This record gives sequence, C-alpha cells and structure tokens, in this order.
Amino acid sequence: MAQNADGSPMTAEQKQPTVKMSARDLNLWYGDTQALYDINLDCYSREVTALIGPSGCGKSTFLRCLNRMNDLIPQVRLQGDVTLDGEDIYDHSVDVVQLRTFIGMVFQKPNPFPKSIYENIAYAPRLHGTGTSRSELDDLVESSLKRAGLWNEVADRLDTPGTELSGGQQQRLCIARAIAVNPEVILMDEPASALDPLATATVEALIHELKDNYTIVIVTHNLQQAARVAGYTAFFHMGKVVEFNDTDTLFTNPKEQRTEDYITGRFG
Ligand SMILES: Nc1ncnc2c1ncn2[C@@H]1O[C@H](COP(=O)(O)OP(=O)(O)OP(=O)(O)O)[C@@H](O)[C@H]1O
Repeated sequence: MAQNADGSPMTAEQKQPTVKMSARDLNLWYGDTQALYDINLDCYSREVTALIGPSGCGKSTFLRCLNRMNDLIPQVRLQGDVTLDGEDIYDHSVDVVQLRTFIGMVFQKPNPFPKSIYENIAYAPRLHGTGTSRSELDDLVESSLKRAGLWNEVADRLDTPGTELSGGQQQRLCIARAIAVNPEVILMDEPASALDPLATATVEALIHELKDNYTIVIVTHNLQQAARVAGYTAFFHMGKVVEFNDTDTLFTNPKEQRTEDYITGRFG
C-alpha cells in the first residue's frame, strides 16, 4: 500500500498522479493516410507509461508526437493538442531544439555518436551552454554515466569510442547522453529490442530507477517488459487508444475485448 513518510496510508487524493504530458484529440496523417485517430492520453509525472499494440498501430508515431520528432518527416499533418506541464508544445513560440532537451529520446538501435564515450555525453551540454568549463563537463559526464549505471564499466576508458562498447552498454550510453541535458521526460522506442536478455534486464532495471526522477514513455512489443517496468499502459490498435489503465488492471482485468485478445496472444 502507498504510504506517507510517517508510515500512514496515502489518501486517494494523495495517490492521484500528476499529469506531465497530455494529448488531446490528437489526429495525425502521413500525406493522405491517417495514422492516429482522436488520441486522448495522459502521461504521469515520475511514472513509466508503456505503449503496446500490434505492429503498425501507431505507437512510434504517437511517441514522436511527444517531442515533435514527426516535424522532421515530410508530409506529416497533425491536429489536436500535446502539452507539457499544461503548455502547448506545438505553439509557434516553442523552440523545438530546446524542447527536445526537456523531452529526450532513446531509440531502438543504440546510436552513439562516432566519438569518445566522454564526448558522447559532453557534446550536447557544451552546445547548449549548460556545461562550459572542463571540470563542469567532467562532473556532468561522471554523474550522467553514474545515473545510467555505466560509470563503473567505463570510468577508466572515457576516451575510447562509444561505438566500441557492447550493445547494452551503448544503449546505456545513449540513456546517459539523454540524461546529460537534464530532461524532464524520456521517450524510449523499444530500447531493449536489439539487446540480449542480460543487457535487457540491465536496461529494464535502469528504467525502473530512472522513474524516480523522470517521466518515461516507452514503446514495447514485449508485454512482459511492459508489465515489469510500467506503472501505466496504453493499448493501441489501428491508430487508436483502445484502453489505458494502470498496468496491473490492464493486464489482469481489461475492459475491452480487443485488449484481452491482444494480451492473451489471440492477435498481434
Ligand atoms: N514516415 C512515415 N511515412 C508514412 N507512413 C508512415 C511513416 N511512419 C509510419 N507510417 C505508417 O503509420 C502507421 C503507424 O506506424 P508506426 O510506426 O507508428 O506503428 P508502430 O505501432 O510503432 O509499429 P511497429 O510496432 O511495427 O514499430 C503505419 O501504417 C505505418 O506504415
């Protein structure tokens, strides 16, 4: 049971999660083809929200709406609202480069820069002016690698190329790189699907730890993974959110037949 610091049980009001990001009546088209239909979904602060559903149902498209990555795809048209702390992220006044420092992203395939481990972390903070002196950058590199659970494995070889690390280490390096610019939200698009089971378990443990400080939204094909890491889960099908609930309820007591069919393996 959720408790207060003094051990007393939390009231329903205290347990109410805070909305960090929100989509309202969100529709998206690639050219003439509609990919998202009337999405209404909240992502709660300091929680992990999993997006599940069969291939092509719009999970990655929705994830990319949350930090305007779809802006980079020609022919994309979007209707509706996406907010961060109640502010419209599609407002004309929003600096998209800065927005993506608040809302970082980790991709399916680890994609470290072809630079040293140190430079992978230091590059963006230097660019954004958040770390200027060498000692500030040293501290930032160390703290980011520590938070991503990679420091002990790389502390003595910060000058070696990030691309020489194992796949799982590269993915944690990419997570450290996202953390280094001090984001509030981290979007993850199947972050463990290219990793072996051991590296997957390490990344999952890391996600679990990171949620104490960050809001995380993760796309996954792996239902067990959603059950392990996410407090909340949204089931997407054919561009729509069929059902959203806390993960335990969605997996054990789904309201919609389509959700039940999917989680019991009848399609997908
Ligand atoms: N860049 C693009 N241009 C045109 N159509 C696209 C583009 N990206 C995705 N789509 C289409 O949008 C729909 C949703 O795709 P999306 O990649 O968001 O689904 P997904 O649920 O993440 O799938 P998967 O699990 O296979 O990654 C699909 O029909 C897909 O073909």
